[in-house]
Formats: sequence, C-alpha cells, structure tokens
Amino acid sequence: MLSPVIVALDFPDQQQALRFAQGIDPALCRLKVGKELFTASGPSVVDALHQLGFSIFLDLKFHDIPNTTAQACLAAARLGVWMVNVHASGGPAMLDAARAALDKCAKPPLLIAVTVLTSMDTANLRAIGIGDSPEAQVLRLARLAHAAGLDGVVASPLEVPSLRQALPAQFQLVTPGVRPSHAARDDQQRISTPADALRQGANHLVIGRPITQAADPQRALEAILAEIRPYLGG
Ligand SMILES: O=C(O)c1cc(=O)[nH]c(=O)n1[C@@H]1O[C@H](COP(=O)(O)O)[C@@H](O)[C@H]1O
Repeated sequence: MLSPVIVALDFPDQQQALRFAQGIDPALCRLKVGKELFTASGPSVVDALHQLGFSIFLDLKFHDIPNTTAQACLAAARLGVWMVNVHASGGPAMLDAARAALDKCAKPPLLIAVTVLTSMDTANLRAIGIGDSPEAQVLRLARLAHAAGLDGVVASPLEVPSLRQALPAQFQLVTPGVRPSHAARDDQQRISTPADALRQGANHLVIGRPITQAADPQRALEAILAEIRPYLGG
C-alpha cells in the first residue's frame, strides 16, 4: 500500500526523532522533517531517516527572494528528499525560480507551495491585511502555484473540495490540520478527519501530534490507516 500519511517529526533533536522512527514501519507512512528538527540536527537526520527506509518531505517552507529560494530548493534536492516546499505568497517570480532550479535536477523532489497556514483564520488574515476568506486566498495562491508549474499545494482539508474543482486531478493536495475524531485540535483552526480529507480529494495527510504524542505511535498510525482504508485508491 502506498500510504497517504506523512508523519510530522516535530521533535527537538535527532536522537528523539530516530527513536520514534525506529518504532514505525516505513511501509506505512512517509516522514516530514520540519524547521525545529532540521535546525537542531541539520542534514544528518535526513540521511539517517533515509537509511531507515523512509521517504522524506523536507518542510522548510522557503520564502525569500527568487535566487535564494531557488538555491535553497537545489540544496534540498541534493539531500535526495521526496518533497520540498515554499510559500506561495513569495509570489510568481519566486515560484518560477524554484521550479526552474529543480527542473535542472535529474530526479527532482516534488515541489509544493504552502497556501494559507492551517493555524490561520479570517481574523488572522485580516490582521496581516488580507480581507478575503481563507478559502478565497488559498484558491488564489494555489492558482499561482499551478501556473508556475509546481506539483501541488499545502492547504487545509476544508479547502480541498474547491481546489479539486478548480485545478487538474494530478495537482497534489497535501493537507495538515488533520485530526482523527478522538484527537485534540491543538493550535490548528481549519481541520477535518483523515477520512473526510481523503474523501474530498486530498492526496497526502500530514499528521503530527495525534501520532507522535500517542502512547503507542505505531498503533495510532495503524488505527488511522484502518479508518481511511475505504478511501484509498488502488
Ligand atoms: O507545511 C506544513 O506541513 C504545514 C502547513 C500548514 O498550513 N499547517 C501545518 O500544520 N503544517 C505542518 O503540519 C504539521 C501538523 O502537525 P500536527 O498539528 O501536530 O498534526 C506541523 O509540522 C506543521 O508545521
């Protein structure tokens, strides 16, 4: 089974991340290395996770001038990761530069754009000068990302239906803010269950604390997979 679950490895250091990863079957999920873990441990954690057999989403959400972003994407590609991301709000020139840089790679990682963070709601958007709803802003940024030739976007599960309608089927939808019905919401605002996200057309589910903080993470992962099995293609 090609699992849609990407476990967010939000740990403070490599030792804790590897201890967690050693208790998880790489056939059941991919792993996401984000800012906390990568800042603490650097590329060595990516190498170690590759050696354990995991595919890695390097989630550093690059957002900078086009040249800097493009070079950062290339550096990520050299680590052999499966997926990298940038902020769509970096604008068309930045997205084009990231795409052009990765197109030079023999085997480029998937290039994904973050739209509106799942921790943001209408009030937060208004506070940074955006009067549109999260859904309208997500759609605008996703169209920009698609026009620049990116492989997909990160958005909350709540926007998946409108994104699926507006963009081609092969455009990848990566959804954090996913919570099994029994789990705490934490700091996420725009959430849904794993089954709902897939039913609406999400391709990949990013799930952190409901798995990483579980008493038995492998069991928590298996329970989520059992819940979503009816919605998996193939
Ligand atoms: O790019 C992401 O992965 C991301 C984008 C977003 O809009 N919201 C979001 O929560 N994430 C990431 O998804 C993960 C969610 O973790 P949990 O809230 O613990 O499930 C974290 O690692 C976030 O950095």
